[in-house]
Amino acid sequence: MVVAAVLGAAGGIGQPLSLLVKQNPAIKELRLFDVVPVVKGVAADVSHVDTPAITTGYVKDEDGLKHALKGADIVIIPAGVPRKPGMTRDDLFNINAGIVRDLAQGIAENCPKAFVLIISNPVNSTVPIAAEVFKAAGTFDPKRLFGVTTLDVVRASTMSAQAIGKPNDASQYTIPVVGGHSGVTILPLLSQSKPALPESLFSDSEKLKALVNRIQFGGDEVVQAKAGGGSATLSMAYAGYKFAEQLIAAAFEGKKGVVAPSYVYVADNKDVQKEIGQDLAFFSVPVELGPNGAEKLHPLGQLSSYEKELLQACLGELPGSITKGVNFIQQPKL
Ligand SMILES: NC(=O)C1=CN([C@@H]2O[C@H](COP(=O)(O)OP(=O)(O)OC[C@H]3O[C@@H](n4cnc5c(N)ncnc54)[C@H](O)[C@@H]3O)[C@@H](O)[C@H]2O)C=CC1
Ligand SMILES: O=C([O-])CC(=O)C(=O)O
Repeated sequence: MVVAAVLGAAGGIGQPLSLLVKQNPAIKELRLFDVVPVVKGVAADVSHVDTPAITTGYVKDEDGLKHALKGADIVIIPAGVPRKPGMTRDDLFNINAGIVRDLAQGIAENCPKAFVLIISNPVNSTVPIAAEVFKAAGTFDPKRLFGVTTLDVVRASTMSAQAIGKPNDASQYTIPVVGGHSGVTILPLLSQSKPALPESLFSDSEKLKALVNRIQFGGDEVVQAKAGGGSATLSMAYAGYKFAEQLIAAAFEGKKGVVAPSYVYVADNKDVQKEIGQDLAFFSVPVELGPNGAEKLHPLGQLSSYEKELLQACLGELPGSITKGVNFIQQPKL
């Protein structure tokens, strides 16, 4: 039986995500935290769902973060501001970096062994921020910290199925997406789709490029359609829960062979460094999940020549985003 906490639970992602987590029968307690008082109402609402998890809400004052986190096994973080049209994810850094730092501090103090799933953008920087907070507190366990990139994986399946004229078959295509979670750092490995995507897609370079671009900038599609009303929330709740469910099954229910891409600490993994050709601290790779979290990082495998080009573009941006996050903790501006 598992204790789960959602931080930012009153938000566009937080509410549907909390509902989905409540449906998981392995969860014994579900604690919802936010800075806005309506989170208590969200918790009261979700608590009526007839599943085992006892659901409670906490606000920032009243020591809410401490009570929400004490002894939690899994903490999911969709706290922070979303984009508006014209913004990049990095434009959210100034606000969200401090939010993630403070929540990570709370985790270090109250549930240092929890699995931590970070959704707050820019993921490429917020995950390094959390890692630095945990390092400073002496609680960092690289196997337990995950940047949630599952929405990219979900989009890769949906958009590829549409591109090949089989829109109803999205869930049948499993496509690894590696790298980071922003624009060109998102690297969908379409050549590794299972089952394979048709050869006609790969021989039509314009169509292939358009599909990759759509997956990389899928977030913008939603930001533009919501026209100032935020970014992806419902598909993100679906994706965030999909990853959490996989982790819960592998970590707490003994399920074997669960592999899912996630943005994780790769600094001490020579195989990954060799494959990407750089000493990067974080990269999304297919991760084998188990009782300790990220038990094993799987190789990227064979990339097509086009995917190798995409990898270089990813590497042009990702290291700077990682350094920006690390510096935010190590060299804070006065
Ligand atoms: N990783 C991914 O694939 C995706 C990430 N996101 C990111 O998720 C984040 C949340 O997005 P939305 O739910 O749409 O935003 P939202 O504004 O609807 O909700 C955010 C919630 O966080 C709360 N919050 C703010 N500061 C907090 C703090 N210090 N502690 C706890 N809660 C706090 C707010 O009160 C609000 O309820 C954004 O940064 C967005 O960019 C969004 C979609 C996909
Ligand atoms: O685009 C955004 O800002 C939200 C996000 O990360 C996504 O939808 O992938």
